[in-house]
Amino acid sequence: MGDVLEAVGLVVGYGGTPVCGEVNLGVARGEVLAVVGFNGAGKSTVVRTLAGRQDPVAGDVRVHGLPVMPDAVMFRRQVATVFDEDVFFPSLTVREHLLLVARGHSVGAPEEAVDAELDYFGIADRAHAVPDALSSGQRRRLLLAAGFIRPSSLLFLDEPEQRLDPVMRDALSRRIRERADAGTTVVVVTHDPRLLVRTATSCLVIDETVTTVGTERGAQIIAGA
Ligand SMILES: Nc1ncnc2c1ncn2[C@@H]1O[C@H](COP(=O)(O)OP(=O)(O)OP(=O)(O)O)[C@@H](O)[C@H]1O
Repeated sequence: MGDVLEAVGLVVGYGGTPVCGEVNLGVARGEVLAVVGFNGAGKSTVVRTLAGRQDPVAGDVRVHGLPVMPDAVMFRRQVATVFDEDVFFPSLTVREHLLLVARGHSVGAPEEAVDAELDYFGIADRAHAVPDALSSGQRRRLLLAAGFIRPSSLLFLDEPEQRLDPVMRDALSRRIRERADAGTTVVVVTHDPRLLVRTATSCLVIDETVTTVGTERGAQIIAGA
């Protein structure tokens, strides 16, 4: 069976100017690829391009063997993203947001799925609050819950540990592993060595030359070693 996500000769950047070296990768079903590098190295640009949020400068990205088609129903059903963006409906509560995502993605027993997700991300006591009334960490938990409540075969997470306390980071690591063990392919940008070691199966280092390393080495790179 082919890779879920493939990039060949991929160059990413802005205005035709690359931000990092050429990316070549293949990520199979159930693998977790961590993406690491220093601030400004190009990690977010790489994952945004892999997820079809921006066009490549050059090269090719394939998801399930097909070109990236971000507007296509099939692509949106398969590919979930949790990026660094607070996108909410200001008048919908936490619970209503999650119900909307669950129903939009035809999740069976959506009410129960929402209850489980609220519990998992520790926001059950804020279920009836609107986004404006949440703390920044709670807003982050809501975005993550929305990313995890829906099915996906490919999940992109950009620094999901941001604004989370250590207990929640550990819960998130377990959640990522659970999804991967169930067959979802995960690409996770992270600055957290613990999250990387607990979740990843391999690691992409973004720099002038992009390399693939093992997870222990990836954690050392994050730690500056
Ligand atoms: N919209 C944009 N237009 C032009 N340049 C951009 C844009 N967004 C990011 N950049 C630049 O592209 C480079 C890579 O940015 P990117 O956000 O991908 O880095 P990163 O590795 O994710 O960084 P961090 O660890 O700080 O999140 C940086 O030099 C950044 O200033």
